[in-house]
Amino acid sequence: MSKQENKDKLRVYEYAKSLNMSSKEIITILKRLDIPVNNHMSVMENDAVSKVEQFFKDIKNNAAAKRDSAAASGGGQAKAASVSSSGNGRTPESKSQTQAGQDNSAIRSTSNNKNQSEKQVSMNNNKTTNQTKSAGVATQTRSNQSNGSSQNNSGSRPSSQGGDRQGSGRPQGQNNRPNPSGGPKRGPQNSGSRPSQGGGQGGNRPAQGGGQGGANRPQSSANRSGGDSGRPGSTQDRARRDGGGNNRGGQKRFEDGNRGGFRGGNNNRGGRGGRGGKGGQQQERREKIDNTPKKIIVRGEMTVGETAKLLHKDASEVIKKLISLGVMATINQELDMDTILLLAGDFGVEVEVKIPVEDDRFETLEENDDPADLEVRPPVVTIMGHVDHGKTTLLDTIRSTSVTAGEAGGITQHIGAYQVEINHKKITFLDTPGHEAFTAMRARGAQVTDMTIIVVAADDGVMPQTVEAINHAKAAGLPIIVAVNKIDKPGANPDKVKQELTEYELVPEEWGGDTIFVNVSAKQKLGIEELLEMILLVAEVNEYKANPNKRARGTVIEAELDKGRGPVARVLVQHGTLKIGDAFVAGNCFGRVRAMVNDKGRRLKEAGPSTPVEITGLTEVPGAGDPFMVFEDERKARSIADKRSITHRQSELNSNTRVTLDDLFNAIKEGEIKDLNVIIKGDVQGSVEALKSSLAKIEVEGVRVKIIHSGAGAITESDIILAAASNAIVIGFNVRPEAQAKLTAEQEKVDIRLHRVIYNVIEEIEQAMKGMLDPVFKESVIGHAEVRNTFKISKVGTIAGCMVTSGKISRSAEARLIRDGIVIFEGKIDSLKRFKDDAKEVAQGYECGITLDGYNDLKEGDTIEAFIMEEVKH
Ligand SMILES: Nc1nc2c(ncn2[C@@H]2O[C@H](COP(=O)(O)OP(=O)(O)OP(=O)(O)O)[C@@H](O)[C@H]2O)c(=O)[nH]1
Repeated sequence: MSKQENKDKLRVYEYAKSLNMSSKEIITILKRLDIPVNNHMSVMENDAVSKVEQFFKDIKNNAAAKRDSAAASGGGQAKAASVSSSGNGRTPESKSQTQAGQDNSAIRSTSNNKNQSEKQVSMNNNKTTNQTKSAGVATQTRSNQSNGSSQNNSGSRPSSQGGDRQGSGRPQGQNNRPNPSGGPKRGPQNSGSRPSQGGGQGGNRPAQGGGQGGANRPQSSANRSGGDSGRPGSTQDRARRDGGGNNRGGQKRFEDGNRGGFRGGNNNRGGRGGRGGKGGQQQERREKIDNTPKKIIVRGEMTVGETAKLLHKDASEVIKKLISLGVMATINQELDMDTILLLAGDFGVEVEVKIPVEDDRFETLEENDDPADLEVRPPVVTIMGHVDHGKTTLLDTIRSTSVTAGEAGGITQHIGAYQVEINHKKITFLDTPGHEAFTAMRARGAQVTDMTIIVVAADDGVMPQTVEAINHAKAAGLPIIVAVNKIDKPGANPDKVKQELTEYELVPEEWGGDTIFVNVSAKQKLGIEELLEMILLVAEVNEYKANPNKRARGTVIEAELDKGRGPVARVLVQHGTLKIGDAFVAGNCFGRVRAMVNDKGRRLKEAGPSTPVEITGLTEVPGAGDPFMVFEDERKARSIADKRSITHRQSELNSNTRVTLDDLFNAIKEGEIKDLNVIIKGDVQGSVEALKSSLAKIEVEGVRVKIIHSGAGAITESDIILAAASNAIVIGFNVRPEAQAKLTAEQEKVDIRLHRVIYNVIEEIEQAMKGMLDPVFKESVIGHAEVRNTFKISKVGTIAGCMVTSGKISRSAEARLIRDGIVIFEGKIDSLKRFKDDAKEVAQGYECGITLDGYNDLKEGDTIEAFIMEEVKH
C-alpha cells in the first residue's frame, strides 16, 4: 500500500481500544490484510480502517450465513459443496497435487473429490498432520507458489498476484482440499470472475468441506474467500466449519485463525492488495503471527480454559478439538494428563510434563546431598532366618554383650531397634527379627535396612524359611552375612550349612566365594565379636553415609498408644538430625517431638542418621513402616498429615470397593469369592504388620484372608463386636483378650485364636482355609423302588425285579436297602435294566431290574432308596 496522508492519525492501539480489542489482534488483522504495520504505535490510515471494518463485516456475514446454514441439513451443505466444487474451484492447485487430469468434467471432479476426501481422511488421521500443516506451511508454500504460478500461467492466470495467491493458498488446499479436478476450467473462471478473491478456492473449499472435518482450518480460509465472492455454497460451508471461532468475531479467534482459515483469507486479500510476487515473504511473515507455542510445560491437570490459554487457543477451538477427539467438555472441565497430551499433540504442540512432588507425598522426595555434606553413619542390620534357629537369642546376645561403657546400667528399652558399639563404631540392629517384618516394611516403601544376617542353626541346616529369608534379602539387593548358629551343639555341622548354602549362591570366601560366614553360638556367646566386626567390614566397603545437618527424615519402626504417654512412635532416623521440638509428619499423623528416648532409656536432645529413638508428642498412632519427616512448623505438619490421611482414606475406599461385607455374602454364595475375615491384635505394630503380610501371602485356591482391622494392644470388646458383625475371627499375637471382651466373645460365639509364634498362626489359618474349600455334600433322595421279585443268576448275583414307586432310580446313584424301616445295606447300584437293556435311569411307574454292588441278599418287599450326594454351594 502506498502511503497516504492520514487526517486523524489514528494509531493502532487507539483503534484497538475503540473496538475493545488488543493492539496485537489489530496488528494481526492488518498483517493478514497485507497492510503494513510495525507496532501498536503505527498509524492506521483510513484505507486500513475501512479494510479492517470490511474484514469484520465479512466475518459477520459469514456468521449470519453460518446461522442460516445451521438450520439447513448436512446434506444441504454437502450439496452446496459439490455444486461449488463442480461449478468452480481452484482446481489448478488440486490438480497439481493430485496430478489429476486437467480437462475435467463435473463427473470427474466429483470422483476426484471423493478420492481426495479419502486422501484427506487418511492425512487427518495421521497424527502429524496438524504439525505438518502449521510447521510445513512456509516451506510448502514456496514450492506451491512456484507450482501454482506455473500452473496458473498455463491455466490462463497470468496475473502473478493471482498466481501467488493461489499458490500461497495452496498449501492448505493441498493438505486438505481435494477438489482435484476441474482445474483448468476453473482457473479461467476464477480469473475471469474474481481473480483477486481467489474465487476458485472458495468454490473448491466447499466441495471438500462437505467431506472433511479434520481439514478444517485451511478450508475455512478458502471458504471465507468463497464467502467473499458471495457464493452461497462456500459461505455456508465456511460458516459451518469455522463455526464458533470466526463467527463470534471474537479477538482470540483471530489468532486461532492464524494457522488456518485466516491465512487463506490473507492470501486472498493479498491478491487484492496487489502484492504480487511477495507471496512467499508474506507467508513467512504470517508464520510468525501464528503464536501457537512449540512446546508447553504441563504441571498437572488443567481445565479446558487453562489448557486453551497455555496453547494460545480460544477455548471454543479447544472444545471443538476435544469433540473431534471424542471428548465432550466445557470450559471449566478438568482435563486429565492423557487428554492434555492428546490435545496438544493434535495442535502440534510438544508437551513437557513437570509434575512437582508435593510435600504431602514427601516419601517420594529425593534429596540430593552434596557429597561433601555426607558423613559415615552406622549400618542398619536385620536378622533373618528359619524359626528357632536363634534369631532372638542372637539379637539379645549382641545387645547384652556390646553395650558401651557409658551406657552400661541403662534400662533396656524395646524400641524396635538398638545400637551397639564395637571398636568405637556403632551398628544399629532392627530387633523385629524375620523376613516377614522386613518385607512388610519394604512393601510399604520403607528401605530401612543396609544388610542382612541370615541365621542358620548348625544342627538343623538350611530350612524353608532360610531360603525365603535369602530370597527376601536378595530381592532387596542387600549384602548378606551368614551366621552359622548353635555351633556349641553336639550335632552342629557348620560345613554342611556352608555346603547347602552354595545352592543359593552364598559361597564362603574360603571356598572362593564372596559371602562372609561366621560361626557363632548365640547361647554361649561365641563368635559374636567376629560377627560384629564382619558387619563393620561390610559397612566400610559399602560406605553408608548420610547428611546429618538437615531436617530429619526416616521410618516408623513401630508405634503404639501408651496409656500414660499417649501415642508413642519408635522411629529410625535415616537422614538429617531429629531434635526435640521438631514438628513432623509420620504417616498420616503429625506432632512435635516432645521427648526422645534411645534404646538404653536415655533421653536424647537430638538423634542423627541410623539412630533409633522412641518419640512422644504425636497426636495419633502411625503405622509401622510409615515414613516420617520434619517440617518447618506444626501447622504445616498438620496440613500435610490431613492431606495424607484424605488420600489414604480414598485409596483404602477404592481398594475396599471390590468386596464389601454386604457383597461378600453374595459373592461367597455365588462361589465367586471366599474371604476369611480376620482381626489381628498384636503386642507391637511391628508384629502386627509382619502377621498381616504373612497372612496376605497365604494362597489357598479361591479363598483369601481379608484383614478388616488390626492394631497393637489387647483384644477389646469393640474388636469382638466388629468381628461378630463381620463374621470374622480374631487373632491375638502375644496379647490376651480383656475380661469383658472374653465374655462378649463367648456370647457372640466369636472365635479368638491366641498365638505366640507367627508360623503357627499361618499354619492354622491355612488349614482353616483349606477346610473351607473341602466341599460339603448333602444327601438328596431321588427315588424309591419296591422289590417285587428276586432272581438269582450265577456270576451276576441277585437281580431284584422292582417297580419304581417314587421319583426315579438312576444307575449312577447310590442306594440303600431298607427292610422294615431298617437300613440293611448302603452302597452303589451295580446294574439297572429295563427288560434286557441297560438303562441310565428308570422313572416312577416303570419296572426295572436292579443289582446292588456287593449285596445279594435282597428280598421281596424290600425298598431300594436311591440317593445322590450333592455339593453344597457356599
Ligand atoms: N544350644 C544353643 N541353643 C540356642 C542357640 N541359639 C538359640 N538357641 C536356642 O534355640 C531356641 C530358639 O531360639 P530363638 O532365639 O527363640 O530362635 P528364633 O529364631 O528367634 O525363633 P522364632 O522367634 O520362633 O522364629 C531357644 O531355645 C534358644 O535358647 C545357640 O547358639 N546354641
